[in-house]
Amino acid sequence: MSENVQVVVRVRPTNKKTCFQVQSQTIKTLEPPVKSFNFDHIFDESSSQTDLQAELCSKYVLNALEGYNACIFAYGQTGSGKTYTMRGGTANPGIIPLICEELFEALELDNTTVSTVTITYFEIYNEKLIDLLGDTSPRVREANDKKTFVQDITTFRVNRVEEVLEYLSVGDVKRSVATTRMNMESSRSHAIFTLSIKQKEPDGSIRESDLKLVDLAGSERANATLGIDNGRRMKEGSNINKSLSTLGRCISQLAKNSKLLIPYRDSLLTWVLKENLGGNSKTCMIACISPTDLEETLSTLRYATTAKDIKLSAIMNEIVPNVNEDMKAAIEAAAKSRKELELLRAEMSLLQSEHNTKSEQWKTHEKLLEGFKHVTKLNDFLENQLKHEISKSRDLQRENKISRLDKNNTQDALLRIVGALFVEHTRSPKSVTIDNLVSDLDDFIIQLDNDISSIV
Ligand SMILES: Nc1ncnc2c1ncn2[C@@H]1O[C@H](COP(=O)(O)OP(=O)(O)OP(=O)(O)O)[C@@H](O)[C@H]1O
Repeated sequence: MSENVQVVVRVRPTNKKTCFQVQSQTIKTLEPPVKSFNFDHIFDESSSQTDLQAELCSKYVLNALEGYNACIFAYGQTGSGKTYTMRGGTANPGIIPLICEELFEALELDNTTVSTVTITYFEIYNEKLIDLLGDTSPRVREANDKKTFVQDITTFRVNRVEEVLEYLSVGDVKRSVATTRMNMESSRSHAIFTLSIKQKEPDGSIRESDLKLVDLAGSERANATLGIDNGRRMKEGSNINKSLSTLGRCISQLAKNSKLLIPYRDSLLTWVLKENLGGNSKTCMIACISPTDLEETLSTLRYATTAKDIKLSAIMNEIVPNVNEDMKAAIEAAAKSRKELELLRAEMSLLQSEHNTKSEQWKTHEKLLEGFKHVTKLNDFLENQLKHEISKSRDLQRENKISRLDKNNTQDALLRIVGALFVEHTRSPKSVTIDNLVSDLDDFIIQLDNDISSIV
């Protein structure tokens, strides 16, 4: 089912004059001409990291645990609070550490699933991919199914939140930051932290998901970023702006559901985030704003408004081994059982007219016994197939349907039929109620037909 990108706004606190006013899910300019924007959620100036945790972290952890790829990215002008929102500090951790904390808490509570969590952390700096946790030279590749992935990147398996925090600190030290006019510690790169979660259920099914947490470099006017080493800042700024404008073009074409080729390849950032922007992912954009700057903020709010129209089609990445094959075998076996019963019924009808002599009565017994053994064997096979299927099926509804087609159903009915025949014969050989038996078998065949059609 398709679902739109979730777009939320976070307002950075300020002690300067603000140009915007927040009312519930609406933010508008204070001065005329009044411009107003609506979003899924607005975290106003007084919002804490815990507010973001409550609204976003649990939801995206749950998505990932259910097997959906997910992505949260922070967008906004330089100094608007993206790094604060995504990373935070030791005393006020942001979305990345809070999500890791929630993820490991959830995994610890689940003692039936075997889970593996791995992480990667890289940055895109001047259109180059840099491994923040190692010295590899990662590259973005396109798989046969057209999805992109990062190859040759250092990956660590993690078991506890503390381990993740250590790796994050190592990566943060390596990340490209600089002092600009707008921000003492301005991120000069897009940083992408990925949690890959693999969960194996006792029934053999496997769920896999990637949760990407992205702190984008700031959108900015060239002169806003100047400070020390202006030549270098200009080059960084132009690369940042190039990738953010490509992101903008992708967002606007995706939002229009354009039939044109989406220009993912025009920047490394959009190429890496291809699936999260327009494919198999549940994605959230956090538009960070510094409400003192009217024009920059309006530009961010317009950008974010466009993103609201993007439709994504996340699918649960789950592999349930061979269920269909086993199901097919079980249904085939049930159909075979049914055929045998029909033959048996036909033979009984034939004998019905000849049951006067003693030897023919015994022939009836023998035929029935032979048929019973045969059908029992088939039903044993059927039962095994179904048990196998049930043990692998996590779908209770289907389990209920299958359980109706079990051995008791078939064997008990047959035992009843054959037992009744013996009793009748022993008591009075002449009063064999073959008519009743044939009608019992008819009912039984109808029951089997219904059972088969209920699970197909
Ligand atoms: N919600 C907030 N509460 C308190 N302080 C904040 C908040 N948001 C941002 N800050 C502070 O504002 C400053 C700039 O924030 P931050 O570095 O997160 O901006 P940024 O958008 O990542 O900038 P850049 O794009 O230049 O990297 C930092 O000192 C940060 O601690």
